Amino acid sequence: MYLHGTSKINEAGHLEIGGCDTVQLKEEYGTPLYIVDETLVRKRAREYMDAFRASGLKFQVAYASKAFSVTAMCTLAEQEGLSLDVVSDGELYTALQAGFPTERIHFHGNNKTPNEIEMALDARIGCFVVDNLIELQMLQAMAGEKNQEVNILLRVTPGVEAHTHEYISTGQTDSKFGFDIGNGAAFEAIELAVKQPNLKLLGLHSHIGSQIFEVEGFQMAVERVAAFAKEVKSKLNVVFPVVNLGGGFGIRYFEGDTPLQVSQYVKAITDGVKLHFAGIAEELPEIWVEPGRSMVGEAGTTLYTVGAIKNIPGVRKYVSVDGGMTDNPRPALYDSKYEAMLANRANEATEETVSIAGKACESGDMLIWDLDLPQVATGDLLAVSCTGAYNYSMASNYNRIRRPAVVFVQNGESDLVVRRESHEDIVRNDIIPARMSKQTINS
Ligand SMILES: Cc1ncc(COP(=O)(O)O)c(C=O)c1O
Ligand SMILES: N[C@@H](CCCC[NH3+])C(=O)O
Repeated sequence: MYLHGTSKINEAGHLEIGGCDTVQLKEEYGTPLYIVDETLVRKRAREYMDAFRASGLKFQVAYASKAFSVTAMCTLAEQEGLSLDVVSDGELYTALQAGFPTERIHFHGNNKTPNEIEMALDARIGCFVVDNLIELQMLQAMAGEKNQEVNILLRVTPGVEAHTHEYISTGQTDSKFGFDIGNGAAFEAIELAVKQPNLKLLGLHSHIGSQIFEVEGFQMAVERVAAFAKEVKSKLNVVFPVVNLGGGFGIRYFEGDTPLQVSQYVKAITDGVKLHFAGIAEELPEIWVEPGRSMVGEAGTTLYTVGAIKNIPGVRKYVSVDGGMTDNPRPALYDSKYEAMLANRANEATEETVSIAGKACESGDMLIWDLDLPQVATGDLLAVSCTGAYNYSMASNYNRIRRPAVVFVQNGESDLVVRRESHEDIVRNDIIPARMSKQTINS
């Protein structure tokens, strides 16, 4: 398993993260356990901030909290000077609970409900990324009623789509997100948006995909968005002070994944903006980006305890752990590949090939197929790396399995940032209707 950030193997032969021995973390917090290498998250945040500072342009780095939204993470983001991208009332509530500066919150989503818009208006968030005309009208009406002026970006589809390793140019009419530039929808939306008395159109937003390993897609997107901004300037005399290029910067989950340095992605974007936006307005636009996965993904490790082991001679050995698709649905959903090691015997040579199964009642609940490990025994600790993004945030209670705890580790200290769910949590919202308690089988 590749050792990210502060992960290392200590003298006891145990995996250590943030100076904390994972065997001790298990003793203290139990398993499954999400462990977040706080030092690595802060390092990534600083890499983004430093790379943008080096460009000399104005910018905001909005952490896409969908990747991992908990109050401690919002606080960390604030401390590092990041802005925050939220896509639901739940993510917004989390940010508000953390006391995140509301003017640095950007609200996304293709179907914001009236309640969500109300909540965000009342919180005076910094910007709405408007996705469609229904939202535009609703936002104007609600902002008008409250007599507020609201900043908006319009989400456009620039006709560039990243399929992880390659880019395709598409009309992109077939997307649930945003206004298509190619078919004229984006232009019409701008014409309408600039007429809204309570909405202030700051600019355009584009997001081309996720887990991207090259700069070409971002360069193409900047070029197309700039060409469109130029058209808007010449036809409507509207200029945009902001351009948002979304997230999607890749990370290393598995050997063969070849992400670039944060600074390389940022340089491609800032250079692209300098090149293509030059002369459209007096000043170059402020650049916003929305990294999620790359901020937290590599910093996360999930610790499991090995339970049942089933060997099918000549077929395979299933090693079951005390979590699975409920804490990491990505292998089941996307066929995602992960690396893992025995955290309590991290120095030992590999001896067998096993497949790691989760505990949910679902044949598809497999975390890793064909993993080389030392001879595994019940009670061993399995660490799966790179689980910081879209794991906790996509976890479920399927089979009424309780969601794990999350700890932040750094400099030999561990802090619980999310408690393990309790049995009470599992039934907290359940209600037995009063009429049922009166009924007997015979009545
Ligand atoms: C609009 C938008 N911004 C940002 C992100 C974050 O993407 P990533 O986690 O790949 O950086 C996403 C998710 O793909 C997104 O849809
Ligand atoms: N949830 C996805 C990424 C979705 C990105 C959000 N637009 C993943 O785990 O990779």
